Amino acid sequence: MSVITAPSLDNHRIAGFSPLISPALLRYELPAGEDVAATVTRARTDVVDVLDGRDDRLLVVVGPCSIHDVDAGLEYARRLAAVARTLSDDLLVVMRTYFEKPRTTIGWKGLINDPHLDGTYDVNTGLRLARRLLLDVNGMGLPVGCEFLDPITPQYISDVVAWGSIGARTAASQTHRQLCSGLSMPIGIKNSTSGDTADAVDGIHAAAAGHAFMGINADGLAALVTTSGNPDCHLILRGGKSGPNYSATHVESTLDILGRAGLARRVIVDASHGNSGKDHVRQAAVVTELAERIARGERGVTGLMMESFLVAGRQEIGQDMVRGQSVTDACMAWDTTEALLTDLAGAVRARR
Ligand SMILES: O=C[C@H](O)[C@H](O)COP(=O)(O)O
Ligand SMILES: C=C(OP(=O)(O)O)C(=O)O
Repeated sequence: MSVITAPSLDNHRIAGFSPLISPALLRYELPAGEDVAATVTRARTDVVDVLDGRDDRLLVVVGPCSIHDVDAGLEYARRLAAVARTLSDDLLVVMRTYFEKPRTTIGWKGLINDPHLDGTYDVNTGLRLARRLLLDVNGMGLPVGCEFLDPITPQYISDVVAWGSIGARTAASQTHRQLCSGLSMPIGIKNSTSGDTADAVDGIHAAAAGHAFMGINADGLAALVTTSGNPDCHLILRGGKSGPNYSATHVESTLDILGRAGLARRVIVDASHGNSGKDHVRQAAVVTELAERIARGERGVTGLMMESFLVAGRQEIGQDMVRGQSVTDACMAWDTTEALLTDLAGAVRARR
């Protein structure tokens, strides 16, 4: 007599499950010391003070489009930390330290997902490299900013992140808005890739409320997460398919939209992406234009984002890669960045 067994109904398209280190274990291996905690705590407060105008400096989130080489990232951080210290009376500098890349279709998804850049997806190594780098950069007294993409990632690194972002491709996502509502730092939400700001405005609204959703706890176990809401979200104008949106008119109308929605009038401008057509040379021109406006008294823009690495441009992942050049969007070179930071600091002084 043959035994009839029920056919397997799930996992038909799953190629494998592999163990992941727990957030608690990673934090135990790589704890945040007192110096790191002081940098993070201070920067989170300072960012909100700048956004709300209690601090008249300019927030500048600057760094590589993505980190793919820890050593080059650290060299960049050392250079930036020195300039950030020198200009700290005028600029609040946060290093863009992005480990998760949202792709339009497919492509390398960042250091956490694929740290060896070869499709081996050694996520445990990616998590360790990312957290180690965040500790090292904070240890230089330089706070860091990350985009949060995978809803599990924050448990591993968010304690050492001073500023966060939700990207243009996820601004409308309920999962990401819920995530924001529980994050401990101010979060910039980008306008959609179309250029429309409505999803970001709704996102800021949704993230300010408390939510209950499924997630993981520090031990990596499934948990019902209940949050109290994040009042420190703000809008990032990044341009889009409809063109750039960093003009004084765009900024003013966005502030009005936020005000009419009963939300804080806080806007920062991303000089890259849709505002530069992903052209790093154009990006420098956008920053220069914004610096001129700030020097003439523009107060609507409280912060700027810039994509910059050691070497200008971008390259494909492969053999003989150029050290310190982006493998995602084109970045401005270090020298250009340093000169622009100096100009922005001068603009802030002129505005005073
Ligand atoms: O900032 C990075 C990119 O603009 C974003 O990840 C989308 O990149 P892609 O269009 O090359 O996939
Ligand atoms: C992916 C990014 O930007 P956006 O979401 O604006 O495309 C980014 O800042 O790295």
